[in-house]
Parts: sequence; C-alpha cells; structure tokens
Amino acid sequence: MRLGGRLSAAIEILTDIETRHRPVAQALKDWGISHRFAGSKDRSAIGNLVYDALRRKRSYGHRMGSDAPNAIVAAAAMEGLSLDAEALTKAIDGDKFAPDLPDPETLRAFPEHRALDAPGAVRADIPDWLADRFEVLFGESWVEEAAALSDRPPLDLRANTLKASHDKVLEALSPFHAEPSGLTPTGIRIAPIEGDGRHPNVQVEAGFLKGWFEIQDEGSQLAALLSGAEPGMQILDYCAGAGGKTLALSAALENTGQIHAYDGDRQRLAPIYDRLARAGCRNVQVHDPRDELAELEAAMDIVFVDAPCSGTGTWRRRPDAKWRLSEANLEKRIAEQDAVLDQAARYVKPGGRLVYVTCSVLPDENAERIEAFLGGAGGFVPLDLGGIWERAMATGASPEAGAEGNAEVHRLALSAGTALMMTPLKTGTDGFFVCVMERPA
Ligand SMILES: C[S@@+](CC[C@H](N)C(=O)[O-])C[C@H]1O[C@@H](n2cnc3c(N)ncnc32)[C@H](O)[C@@H]1O
Repeated sequence: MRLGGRLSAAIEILTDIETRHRPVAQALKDWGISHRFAGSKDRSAIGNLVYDALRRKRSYGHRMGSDAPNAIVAAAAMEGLSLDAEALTKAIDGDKFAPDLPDPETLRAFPEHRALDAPGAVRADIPDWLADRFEVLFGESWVEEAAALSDRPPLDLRANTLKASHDKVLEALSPFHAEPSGLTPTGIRIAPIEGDGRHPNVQVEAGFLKGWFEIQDEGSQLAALLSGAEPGMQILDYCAGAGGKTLALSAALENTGQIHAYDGDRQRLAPIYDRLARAGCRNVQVHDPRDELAELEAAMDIVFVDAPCSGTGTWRRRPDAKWRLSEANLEKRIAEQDAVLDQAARYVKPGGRLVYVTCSVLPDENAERIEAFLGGAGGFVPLDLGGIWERAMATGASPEAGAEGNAEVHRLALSAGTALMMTPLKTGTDGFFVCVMERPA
C-alpha cells in the first residue's frame, strides 16, 4: 500500500473507534482481518498512525483547527514520518486511495503551530475534567508529565531468572538492539518505534517460547521488586489477573516459599496457567475465585494488591482509554480499590506487609485510597520506600542497579517517603504508584 491508502485506512479505523466505541487493538485487528491484502508492514504503519493520532488527539486537533479523523491522521503522519506539507502532498499526489486532507495552508502551518496558545489540558492531551488532578499532583510540570503519557512507549521485557540470566536474554535479543533498561536487575528495553517501523514480535522468539523472558513494563517489574519479596516467603497476590506480577514475584522467591495467586475474576485469571508453565514457576498455587482463602488469614508475609484502576499510567500503550475514561468509571474503580484493600488486609500476618500498587497516576486512586485505608481500623503503618529500595537493589545483585543511569530514580525513591510515583517523564516507565504498609507485630 502507498501512503494514501494507509492514511485512508487509519481514518476509517479511527472513525470506527469513535462511532462504535471500540477498543483500538480490536478495531485494528478487525480491519486487518477484513483487508487481507494489507501486508504486515502496512498494518504496523497504519497502527502507528492510529495510535499516534489517538495519543495526541487534542493538541493535533487544536493545531489543525479540527479533530476530525482526517485532520488528526494528517498530523500524525506529518509528525510521525517527519513530513512537511509539501512532502505529504507529493506522497499522496495521484493516489486514488488517498483521503481528503485539510487544506494546504493548514498543513503548511502545522509544524510551526505548537499549540502554545491552547489551554493546559489541550497541550497536555488529556480530558478537561482531569486537568486539576494532574496539576495538584505534579505542580508546575503537570503539562509536561501528562504530555509524556502521549509519547510512543518502548517495548520492555523482564528476564525470567528462573530460566535464563539477564545477560543470556540480552544476547538472545541483540538482533533487536535490546539494552538493559537500567532500573531493575531484570529489565530489558527495546527502544520506542521510529517512523513507520514496528517492534519485533518477540513472542515468536525461541527464548520467549522457552520462558526466558516476559513482556512487562519496567515500572511493573519495579513494583514487584519493591514489595521486598525474598526466598522462602509466603505471598498472596490478591489481584493476580493474568499473572504479570505473580511471575516476577515467583522469580524473586527463586521458586521457593509459596505464592498464592488469586483473582476475583476467573476469566482474567485463565491465562496464568500457561504462563506459569512456560516460565517454570513451581512455587505458585492458583486459587479460583470460588476457593476458600480462610486458611491464609493472618499468615502471609506479603499481600500484594495490584488493584483494579483507571490505567491512566498506561495511556502511552492504550491511548483510547484516555478518551473513554469518565468520572463515573473512576468512581467505580475507587470503590473497588477500597473494597479490595479491606478484603486483602486480613491475610497479612503480624509484622507482614500489604503492598498497594496501581498503574494510575491519579491521586484519587493512590494517596487518597491509602489515607482512607489507614483511617479505618487495622493499624497498618506505611514504610519508607527509600530503605526498601536500597534493600531490594542490594539483594537484586544487579551490576546495573545503582549505576549511573539509575541514580535519578534512586534519588526519587529515597525522597519518595512512603509512596513512590513512577511516570514516563520521571522514570521512563509507565505510570505506577507503590505504597508498602506493615501490620505491626
Ligand atoms: C490491574 S489488574 C491485575 C493485573 C495483574 N496483577 C498483572 O500484573 O498482570 C487488577 C485485577 O484485580 C481484579 N479484582 C478486582 N476486584 C477484585 C476483588 N475484589 N478481589 C480480587 N480481585 C479483584 C480484577 O479482576 C483484575 O484482574
């Protein structure tokens, strides 16, 4: 396909997402199925246009004078492919599959129009109703912080030390220019996509099929590490879902002790069985939501709560979720977070830890939930994350951890007090919130 056809396809898919309220991944998949002639390069180039247009929908709309799909796709093409108006027009000239684009003057003005005159929420590419929350949380840098959630993300992987060393995985992935991601002993990073390129499909690599590594954002790896999981412990992963954190915790325990993986939703839990088998995790017991967990009460060294949340920290990867989030959804998530913390707390043994994690940056889902929880009965005490970080990195035996690239985040952890907020701008990860609380002995 030529550029004109790719632009038209991206516009068609965006229209489908908007009119039928469809998740972006599903809309792209369906388009691929009904347009078999499109090759894999076409599909990824179209995917980049759709994702970029969704990520920067408001600022592109402002700079183009319209947020209609053809305007924001033209903006995504110009910015993503480094084309000026002339190059874009020339590339689609005479192409019968090309769409109607905004007028030449608008296209010509686009690169210079930086939206500096626009309200903060437009420059930040977020819905208006969330602007106050970002401002309260990030202060002067709130627009920058929010805008960084619209960048293309890297592909992050975790070396599964139950099966392969960090070095071995790096070597296996060297054709893809994989590098240590720097914050954790296990993290590996493949840089964000450039232009109309694509990330390698690492899931068909022999190393992946043999369980040497998992796809996992480094923020998620760091959250698991900061739980303080150590060999021999008894851990309840109370919101295990498909098991991303369970697998990381299992490796941190070096296949000793016991992890109880539980989730309130059987369907979400289902993929965990295959993943555990591939990763060689032998210390995990999966609990169906119908199982009775009574025997675990007051017996766990760590209860890990990877709470259901709005996912604002993952907007780089799921930009459609940004525009779908409503105040009503947020209220629902908050109620679930309060419930899940209350339910999970009873399994922590005296002297044990309750770890609360979300992949959201919103204070409503993070610090305010901790305050609400601590205000209730239970007597939990939040721990200083700087100390936990130092211990986790010391036991992680990582040559990279503590090195220069890590210094900035190290400082962040030391100054975090009792809660760590990771963001694409601060830590180069997805947005994650971590708070570790102890039940007094
Ligand atoms: C953020 S996801 C978990 C992701 C998973 N830990 C991972 O790393 O792949 C949150 C999970 O919480 C589960 N959940 C929501 N409310 C729950 C409850 N009351 N009890 C247990 N699990 C719950 C959801 O089904 C969902 O799978």
